Amino acid sequence: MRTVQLLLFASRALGRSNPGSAETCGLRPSTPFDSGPVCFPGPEYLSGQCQNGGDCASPRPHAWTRSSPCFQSAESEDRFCVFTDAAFADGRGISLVTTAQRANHVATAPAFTNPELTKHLNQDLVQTVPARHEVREIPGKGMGVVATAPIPRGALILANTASILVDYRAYHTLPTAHYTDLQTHAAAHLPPAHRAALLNLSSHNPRTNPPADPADISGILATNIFDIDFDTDIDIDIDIDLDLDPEDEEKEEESPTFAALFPAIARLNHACRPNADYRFDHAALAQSVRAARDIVPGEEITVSYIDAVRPRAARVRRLKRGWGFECDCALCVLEGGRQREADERVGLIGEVKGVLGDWAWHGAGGEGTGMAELLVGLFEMERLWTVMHEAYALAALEFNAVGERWRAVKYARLAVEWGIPMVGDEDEDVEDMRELAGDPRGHWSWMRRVRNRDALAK
Ligand SMILES: C[S@@+](CC[C@H](N)C(=O)[O-])C[C@H]1O[C@@H](n2cnc3c(N)ncnc32)[C@H](O)[C@@H]1O
Repeated sequence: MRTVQLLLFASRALGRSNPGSAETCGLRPSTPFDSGPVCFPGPEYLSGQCQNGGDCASPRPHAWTRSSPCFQSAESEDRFCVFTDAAFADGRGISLVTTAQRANHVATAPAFTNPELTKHLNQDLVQTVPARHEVREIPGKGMGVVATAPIPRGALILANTASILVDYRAYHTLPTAHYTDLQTHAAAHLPPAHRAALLNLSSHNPRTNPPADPADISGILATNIFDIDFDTDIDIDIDIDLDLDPEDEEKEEESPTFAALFPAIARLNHACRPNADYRFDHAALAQSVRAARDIVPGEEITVSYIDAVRPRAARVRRLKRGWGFECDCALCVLEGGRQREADERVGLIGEVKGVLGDWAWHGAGGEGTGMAELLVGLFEMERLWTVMHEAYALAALEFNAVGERWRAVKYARLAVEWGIPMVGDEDEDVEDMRELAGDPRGHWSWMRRVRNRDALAK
């Protein structure tokens, strides 16, 4: 269900030897924060001779306001530049590090054509509605976000349009110096207040303020960037090594296309059992954060940086490696027997999900429904509020699969109620649960296990 996840850029493999060739599409700025020439859509683009081997006429070039030096990877035809639209989202601005073709494709998103979509969305720089939270120093964590008023489950807490979008192919195919140069220009081209907010974010690297060293921009991005599985229909053939922890299987499956920075959301600290979750809206190019349960004033608002349904040792290792801190959230500091219990529950969750997800299984003798109720109980015990809808959905399917209609409807309704704030009204699993709740007998899962049993008996 998840489409986005915080991802570590800091794990970038060092010492690669893929020399790139610097190309400028005009005069090169003399300092990192100097203005670059306006060169996109450039003459080659307008004349239809794109460098990317793509179709120059479609999508139509967007009127990007700025550009920068471009770099071509020795490994591919791709030429990466910075594309900035300073007018985006009511003058907040956005910068992309990508190819001309992909930049122009991204610019077909409704966020560029319908200003209503992003109006008042970003409340960090221009505040038009009273906030129910504030950014504060949190002992041992740097800055963080704390509730200043009650926030009910499902309420929108924060939203940001993307400030910087970085193409994974640039990250994986350009030499570090060129990639860093592009990142620096991407930040430098944003309007001043936006740029200042971004440069004020935390970084793994020790830095001066304002940062003068381009490496600091990389540090800021490495610490704060989210991974976006961008919904794009242009052909993306990326064969990348994400340099992952062997336990990060979900990453290998997702092959994200862009990494994105959302400065206000980047202030949220991690907890393994967070009280909020984030999701990306492709139309608005915006990330939003909603309360996963009721939050009381004074409580820190947290999200999980990782898939937290795994044992403590794996979580601790991943957080240390990715974000450089020792996890001391409530779950990570459980003592002795309780820690062991929590790890065992996490193991059991994986096991039960595996069995229930197998639609060839017959689940005779109430075994499937028993496991489904166990799963809901385990999610509650583990306080997995951000993903409760997943447990409810599996339970709904299981009860429907043995013809227990009313219990199926109950869990489907719960899945919809908990799913909407976390994954959105239009999410396909939410939609599936809505269909099940409305017409259990007409749903694909109806009597599915019973049919398996009948088939076995023949
Ligand atoms: C995305 S930033 C979060 C906001 C950051 N604390 C700030 O001051 O802007 C990620 C960084 O915050 C810190 N951090 C986040 N969650 C933490 C936690 N649970 N415990 C300690 N440090 C944490 C780490 O330094 C991490 O690299």
